[in-house]
Formats: sequence, C-alpha cells, structure tokens
Amino acid sequence: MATVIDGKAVAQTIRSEIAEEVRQLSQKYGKVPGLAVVIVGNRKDSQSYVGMKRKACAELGIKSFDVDLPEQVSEAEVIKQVHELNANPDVHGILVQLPLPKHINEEKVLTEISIEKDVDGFHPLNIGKLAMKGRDPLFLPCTPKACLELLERSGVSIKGKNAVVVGRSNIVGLPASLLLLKADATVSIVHSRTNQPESIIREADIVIAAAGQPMMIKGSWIKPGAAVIDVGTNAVDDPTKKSGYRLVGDVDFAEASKVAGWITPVPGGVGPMTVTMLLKNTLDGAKRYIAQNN
Ligand SMILES: Nc1nc(=O)c2c([nH]1)NC[C@@H]1CN(c3ccc(C(=O)N[C@@H](CCC(=O)O)C(=O)O)cc3)C=[N+]21
Repeated sequence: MATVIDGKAVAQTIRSEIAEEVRQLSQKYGKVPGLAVVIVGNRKDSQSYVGMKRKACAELGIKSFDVDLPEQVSEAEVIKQVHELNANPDVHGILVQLPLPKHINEEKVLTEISIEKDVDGFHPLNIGKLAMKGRDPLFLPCTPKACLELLERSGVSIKGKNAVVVGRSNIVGLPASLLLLKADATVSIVHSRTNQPESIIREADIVIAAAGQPMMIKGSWIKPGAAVIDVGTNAVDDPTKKSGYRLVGDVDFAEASKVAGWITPVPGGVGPMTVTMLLKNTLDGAKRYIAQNN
C-alpha cells in the first residue's frame, strides 16, 4: 500500500512558517506582503478558488487587494487594472485568475504583469527562463512547485528518475515538466495525441497527472513503488453529497494506491499546496521588494 501524502498537513506547516515571516517583516519594516487577486466574470469554480486564496491571505497576515470585474469588461480595462497594480508599492504579487472570458486574450494580459510581481509565474519571460538551462525565473508556477515540494518533503529523489507528466497545459503540465528537467529527471510528456500512454506511464518512477480527465489513470498503469502526484480536480456528480458533486483526481486512487509507493489524494493533496506556494511567492516578492527599497 502506498504512503498517502497529506498535502493539507504539509501546507499547514508551511503556512505557519510563512505567517511567522510575515510577522517579522511587519515588525522590522512596518510592511506586510500584498497580493492582488483579479477575477473577471462569475464562474463558480473561479470564485471558489479566489475565495480560498483571499481567505488564506487573511489567515497569514498578507494583505489582499480584490479586483472583481464583470464578465463583459474590455481587455483594455483589465490591462489598465494590471498597470495600476504594477504601480502600487503595497502590491507585491498579482494573480489574474484563469480562464479569462473568450473575448480577452490571456497571453496579452499576462504579459502586462510586471515580472517582479508575477507570483503565478505565467509571464512568458518567467516561463522562458524556466525553460532555459542555467537560468532561473523570479517566480516558479505554484502548482508545479507544489508537486516538487511534496515529492521532496516525502523523501522522493528526482535526479536520474523517469518522470512522466500527463498533460501539457501552460499552467501545469508544461511548467511541471520543465521543473522536473531542471531537477535532473528524465522527462516524458504524455498528452491527448500520445499513442498508448499507459505503456509510457508504466515506466515512470514519478507520475504527475494533470490531464483534467477524471480517474483516467488506472492502477495497472502504475509501476510498483512509483510516486504519483495527482493534480486533477474534477467535479463529478454525486447525489449522496449535499453539494450534488464530489472532487476526484485524474488517477483512480482506489486502484493506484495499492500499487504506488506514494500517492496524493484529491482533495487534500496538491490543491492546498498550490495556494500555499502562491502565498510563499508573495512573501518572496515582498522580501525582494523590501531588500531593493531599504
Ligand atoms: N491564475 C491562476 N492561478 C492558479 O493557480 C489557478 C488558476 N488561475 N485557475 C484555476 C486553477 C485551479 N487552482 C486550484 C487551486 C487550489 C485548489 C484546492 O485547494 N483544492 C482543494 C479542494 C477545494 C474544494 O474542496 O473545492 C483540494 O484539492 O483539497 C484547487 C485548484 C488554481 N488555479
């Protein structure tokens, strides 16, 4: 049976460390880290994620700046808001919740975020640096960073291992594979056009599942003893729940946990760590700002 990695517990430990550092910054410099969270429209899932982020800020003493824009807002207006946040000295991190409505070009908006405040690590310059050998971005994307942090804290070494990333999205799959490569893994990326993904996944010492397909990865696809990090957050109908749904990952947990060496649950795995890495990036951004302006 696999060791189940308790992302919630690890996240809690790191959050107390962050809260302590926030207290020290505030005492020493009279400044607290500030995170701006921009949300456009009223998608249920986005509102729930944004709510979690703002709540976590409040718990840690990080000041959150809320920018809530209507669905129909123009791209120019979103960019104007980003520019104002870029210029605000109390804001050390800017997050524009994705996805944006179809009429707004995401890349254009993300490119306008000051790279010094790009706590999501989604600015093309930060991603470019992530992709280059010997270069380091100012911020690492939160979910990939969360995955590696969970591996590290579970004692799973990455160097020289076969790592397979399932999914190639800009926000998880691609940066996760770049981060694994930087950590000296041998990396394969499996995606919707891959022939026989299971035969590639079976070779993996480390699997990062980020395909957005509920329970697509079966127990028989997992190499015995592998470390399985499940990024999937899929809502599936469940009439026995008050909400009418429950969250499942991209991995069939019941099956895979019998074969794997380590596995993360959904919920309570990568999710809480993603939010924690955002808070950590915001703290780091504030520390960098204070170091440069004192
Ligand atoms: N600019 C941007 N940055 C993001 O980081 C970003 C984004 N856009 N768009 C959407 C995705 C999704 N995402 C999650 C964060 C936390 C949980 C999380 O904490 N999940 C809990 C479950 C929460 C529940 O019960 O609903 C868990 O897994 O335990 C999940 C998903 C961040 N994203």
